[in-house]
Amino acid sequence: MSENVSGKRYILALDQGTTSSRAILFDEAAQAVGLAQLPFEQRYPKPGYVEHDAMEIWETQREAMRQCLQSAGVRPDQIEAIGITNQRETTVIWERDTGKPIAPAIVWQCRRTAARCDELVQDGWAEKIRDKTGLVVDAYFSATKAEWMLNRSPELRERAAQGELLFGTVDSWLLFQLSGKRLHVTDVTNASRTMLFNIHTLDWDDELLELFGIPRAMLPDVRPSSALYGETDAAVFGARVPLAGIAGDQQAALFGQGCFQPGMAKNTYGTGCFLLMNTGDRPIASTHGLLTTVGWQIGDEVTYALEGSVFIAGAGVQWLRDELGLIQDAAETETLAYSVPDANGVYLVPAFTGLGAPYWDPYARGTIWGLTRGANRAHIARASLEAIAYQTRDVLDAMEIDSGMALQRLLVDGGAVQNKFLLEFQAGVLGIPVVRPEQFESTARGAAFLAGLSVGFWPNLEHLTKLIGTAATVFAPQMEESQREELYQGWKRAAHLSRGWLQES
Ligand SMILES: Nc1ncnc2c1ncn2[C@@H]1O[C@H](COP(=O)(O)OP(=O)(O)O)[C@@H](O)[C@H]1O
Ligand SMILES: O=P(O)(O)OC[C@H](O)CO
Repeated sequence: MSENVSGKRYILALDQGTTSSRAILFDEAAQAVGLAQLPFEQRYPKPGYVEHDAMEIWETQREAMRQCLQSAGVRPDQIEAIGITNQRETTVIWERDTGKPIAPAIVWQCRRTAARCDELVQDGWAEKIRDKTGLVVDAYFSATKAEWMLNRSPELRERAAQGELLFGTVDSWLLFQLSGKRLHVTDVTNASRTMLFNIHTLDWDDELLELFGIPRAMLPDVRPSSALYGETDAAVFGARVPLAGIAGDQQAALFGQGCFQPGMAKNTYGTGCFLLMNTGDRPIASTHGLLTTVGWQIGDEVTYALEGSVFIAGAGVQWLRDELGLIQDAAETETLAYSVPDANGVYLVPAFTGLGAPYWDPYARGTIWGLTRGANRAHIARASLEAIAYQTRDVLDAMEIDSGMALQRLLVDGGAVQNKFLLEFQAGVLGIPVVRPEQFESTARGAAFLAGLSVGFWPNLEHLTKLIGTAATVFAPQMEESQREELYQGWKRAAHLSRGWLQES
């Protein structure tokens, strides 16, 4: 460890993702100068269920902060502010007094409330929910997850009404712990993923709270994404440091990529894949299966976004590694994909937790189509990467129609963009260049920017744009139009055939 005695100042970003908790330290030039990452357990107690231990989320996040500072030789009191960004929708309910979760966190991918969502649609709620929240009725969002947790006993609902139990997405959960159990706050971007929040009035929606039986007393205060929420508890962090930025990870990536102008978009390839376009101060309602969501709020200014959410992207690669044992590590998919000229007619539809945008089918399940005697593991590995690119094409097509804007290039980031094959194939399937900035820690950088703006560490968006710079690798499309369409039509057929699997008798 090198002892940093210079007194230099930094912003610390906490990036609490679906599969790991990360802490990244940024200097004034917005360079990442320290990083620590700890994975944590994914639990699948039943088919379609996905859970995390909220305590493990907090402990890994705390340890990641400690390791990050230690390896960079930076003291807690050198941190100017902390920004939090997080896996969204994942729902935690905990006791105010003890800070202990009452149950495992229900993860955004979990399908346990799919039947409840069907009921809501049958009861005619879909349009009203879309108008108020910008969301499609789906088990993805927090509302039915929190309802499910409270439904376990009437006593829980009573305690929630008394304010003894608190609801939060992962940002709130971390903020509560970091502040020594003092702050119960979220930001507009995370609130906009709950299906309880009105994205026009920017407040919890009483009609929806009643529908889901969620007492207002258990909900966090909703604040802008860049604001002084409070301070860390010195006993927890080692110093009292301003907690000054919060955004859901996909919105943070949009901000961290510098997509400050309407029409700018990015796609993040992590566990899932999330394409977001800045639509300015106007929420645009989708007619093609996209979501309308809050991009960020700074002061009184709200920026909205259109979003295409794909549930399984890099997680498909993890599945090849962890469940099938087909590869040793994620990077091997690149070598395997290049080792064959094409996927040999194989399509892998990774609908492990149903299909998100633009299909919204909780009953679809994973399938592999087109297997022949000649199909080998390289074809399957390649098909799993190609599926990521096809799903992105699905949402990009929808976005161009909904927004009326044609993308000239796609900015990308996230763990899986290390895969060169994926990005080359992506450019081919979209027919536009794919641009990977030199620093693709956009999610953490977005959270750092929001925190840094709030405490004056960085002055304004123009300054941030300069810090982001233009250094990038550009992947130009190198596929004939006819091949692109032929391959994509095959994907459409495969995705279609995977739908409704659980509903067929
Ligand atoms: N070289 C690679 N090729 C393909 N996928 C990769 C590669 N490296 C990492 N991934 C995938 O990226 C994901 C991790 O990215 P990350 O952005 O950290 O995810 P999250 O924030 O969802 O936890 C994993 O699902 C992993 O399988
Ligand atoms: O943790 P990630 O990067 O997989 O992102 C998850 C999303 O926020 C879910 O909506």
